[in-house]
Amino acid sequence: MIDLEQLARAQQAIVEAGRQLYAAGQVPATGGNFSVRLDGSHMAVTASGRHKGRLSVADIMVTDFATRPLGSSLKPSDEARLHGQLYEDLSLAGAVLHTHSKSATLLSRVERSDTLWLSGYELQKALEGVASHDARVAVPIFDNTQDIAALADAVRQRLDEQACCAYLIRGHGLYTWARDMNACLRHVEALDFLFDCELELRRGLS
Ligand SMILES: CSC[C@@H](O)[C@@H](O)C(=O)COP(=O)(O)O
Ligand SMILES: [Zn+2]
Repeated sequence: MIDLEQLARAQQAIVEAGRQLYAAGQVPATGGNFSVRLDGSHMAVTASGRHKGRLSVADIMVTDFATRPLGSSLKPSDEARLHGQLYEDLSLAGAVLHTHSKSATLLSRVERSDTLWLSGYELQKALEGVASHDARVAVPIFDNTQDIAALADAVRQRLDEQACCAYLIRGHGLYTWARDMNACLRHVEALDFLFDCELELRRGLS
């Protein structure tokens, strides 16, 4: 049984996150999708095609981690399975945000390898599990695809090998997760700042 008060809190947190992220230029057009874990097999997730800066609670539905809707006729986000996979594999993940910022889109194309490494930045300590500017923070990069089930499998395999709190999809955007929505919003803000720094550094070096 879904706890309805918990669901209402999750819906409100997602609506508010959408407003903030849209105002910050993170989810232009209808890009992006958001979710909050409800229990060991369900999540509150954005319905597909919604403008993320103008969400209402009615745009946030419940599905299981395999993306089957619970009590809703809405269509879940096209990328809902990427959220479900993270909740299945990472018991500490309480919220997942997917954004489409210009920096994430550009940097994931400029970096041709399968990993963006971040190091030497004080702000990387805003990421859960990172305690020093000296740490080497891995952000895996996956090639973009419309085959979301295959992408979820590839993410699962990679996370098995490499601890991280975010990944990029090339030419597409960022996925990040954290224990709750506030920490996840902090991840988006910090990562985007770090992506900007990397882009400027690389511009200076070329
Ligand atoms: C505006 S196209 C972007 C979509 O293809 C997708 O990448 C996206 O982030 C939003 O899809 P959605 O189904 O609304 O969750
Ligand atoms: Zn997307």
